[in-house]
Amino acid sequence: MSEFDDINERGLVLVGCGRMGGAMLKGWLARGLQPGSVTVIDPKLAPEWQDKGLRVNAPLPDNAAVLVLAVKPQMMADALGEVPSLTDTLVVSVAAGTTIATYEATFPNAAVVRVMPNTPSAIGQGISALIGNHRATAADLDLAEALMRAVGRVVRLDSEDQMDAVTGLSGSGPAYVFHMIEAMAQAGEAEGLSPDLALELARMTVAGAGALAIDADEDPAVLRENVTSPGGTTAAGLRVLMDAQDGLRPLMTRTVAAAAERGRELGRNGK
Ligand SMILES: NC(=O)C1=CN([C@@H]2O[C@H](COP(=O)(O)OP(=O)(O)OC[C@H]3O[C@@H](n4cnc5c(N)ncnc54)[C@H](O)[C@@H]3O)[C@@H](O)[C@H]2O)C=CC1
Ligand SMILES: O=C(O)[C@@H]1CCC=N1
Repeated sequence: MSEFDDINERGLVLVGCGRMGGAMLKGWLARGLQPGSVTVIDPKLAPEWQDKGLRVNAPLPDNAAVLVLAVKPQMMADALGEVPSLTDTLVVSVAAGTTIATYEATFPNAAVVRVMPNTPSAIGQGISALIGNHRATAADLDLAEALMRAVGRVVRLDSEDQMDAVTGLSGSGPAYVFHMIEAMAQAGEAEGLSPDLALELARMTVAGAGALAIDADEDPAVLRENVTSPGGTTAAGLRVLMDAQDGLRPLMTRTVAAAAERGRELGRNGK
């Protein structure tokens, strides 16, 4: 008995198997989804997926349990045009911006769940937020949640309006953190460290701090204070980083706002 029994019997269709679709598929197969029950539609499927026993660019099953849409928002109209009408198939989309109403226009009777995952899903460390349409039952939401739990944690939203903020924070967020690693490494180089040493120190500092933030009982603010000796080095650094005008907080506010606004724009016009 597996959480994917119904899917193994009726099938899952994955439209778009790039970075996000591929990361999810990896997690599902590791959690017991049978490759033969998965139909992957992707005109440019990476070679790594060709010999895994998946149904690649094959005719779609009549009554698949789930249709997962993981193409770029700009390609969504084309992709939706290629999917025949569905009977009793849960539609799950991970696309940024594209609204539930867009999927309802194509599949008027379908239960739809919109999800925002992130790329740490590739190593089972993602976080996904999800929300369903009015046709999505508790069982539909549970199924979507089980799929996303295969690649990390899951939170449920109260309203679709929250999705663009989620996208700007946790969907895009890994890129901010990777840039922070780059910036910290460059700053170490500016202080005379070799590029390799600076990158190793920056990468492990971010990874370790992230792991501690998850593991510890204390808030991040307390963990920060634990590093900060009065009159010490961290206090000197944080005076710059936490400057009310020029510090990270106003910069991050503008960063997340810009990403969320782009999500809203994609939702309005799909481009
Ligand atoms: N990459 C990320 O960090 C995240 C991406 N997303 C969402 O996931 C979706 C996919 O993004 P990525 O995986 O990064 O893009 P990607 O470019 O890596 O993958 C998209 C895949 O779709 C395929 N494709 C294009 N047109 C198609 C069509 N008509 N039918 C079937 N397949 C088609 C492409 O060949 C490609 O393999 C986007 O909507 C994005 O907003 C969501 C959260 C995080
Ligand atoms: O950049 C993007 O539009 C996608 C959505 C969230 C992360 N990547």
